[in-house]
Amino acid sequence: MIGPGPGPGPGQAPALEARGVELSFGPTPALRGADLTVAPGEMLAIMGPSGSGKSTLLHCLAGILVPDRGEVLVDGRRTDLLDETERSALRRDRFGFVFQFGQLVPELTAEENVALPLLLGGTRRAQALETARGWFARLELDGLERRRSGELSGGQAQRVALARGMVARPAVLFADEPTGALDSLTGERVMDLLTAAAREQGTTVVVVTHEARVAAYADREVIVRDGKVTSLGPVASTTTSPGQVQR
Ligand SMILES: Nc1ncnc2c1ncn2[C@@H]1O[C@H](COP(=O)(O)OP(=O)(O)OP(=O)(O)O)[C@@H](O)[C@H]1O
Repeated sequence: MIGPGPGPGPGQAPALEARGVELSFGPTPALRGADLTVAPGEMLAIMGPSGSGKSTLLHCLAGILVPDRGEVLVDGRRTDLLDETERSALRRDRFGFVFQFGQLVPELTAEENVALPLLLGGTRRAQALETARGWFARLELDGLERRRSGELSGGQAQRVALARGMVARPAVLFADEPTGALDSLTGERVMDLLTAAAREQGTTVVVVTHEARVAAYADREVIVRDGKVTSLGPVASTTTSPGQVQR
């Protein structure tokens, strides 16, 4: 039996925890007793075969789905017991998200897309846009502030999505196949920037990926198989920083 994770430091609750999480979609079991612990500030990669339950596990950890059985804890507090309004507030106030296809709002400009989480959190528009603009230079998006998503390349759109995921300084960033729609070089650049932003802000990161080169950025990887966290992969690299990993 392999332990669920590195465990938190003394007196510190894990950032995220799943305990015996089970969830079925109708007759299809997606999670069959998943256990996982993510330490504060850790970057964890979730890998595993297609259909094994990776996205479902991420959605349970993020309070998007509620397990049929088992517990989900954020900072040591049960979130599976919250009602939808409370879970929605938790997602808005504590979490950021990046998905495979960016999912920018096409009617909004890039800067408005980035500002969205701040506006939803009650920040005034002028302030939200100013903070959003601050992300453009650091994600190599200078000059693209007023573009709409249809006028951005895939890599640019994904960096805008990353800025949107990080702009409200979330405690946890959830990324589901964040580079899945990108060519490998563009994907690596997105991962370089994601990793740098998360480390700088002390953000815990959970990234679902089927790409070893993406998992190599993580501090630790776990494998989901048949709805369980069945094994812990080796730490991607113990001697090199993510930017130095040979790929
Ligand atoms: N909304 C849904 N309705 C019905 N079945 C679903 C739904 N979402 C997931 N499933 C099923 O649950 C199981 C786990 O799906 P999940 O998306 O979590 O896997 P995954 O490991 O993320 O797969 P992939 O790598 O292909 O994205 C699969 O059998 C899938 O078909």
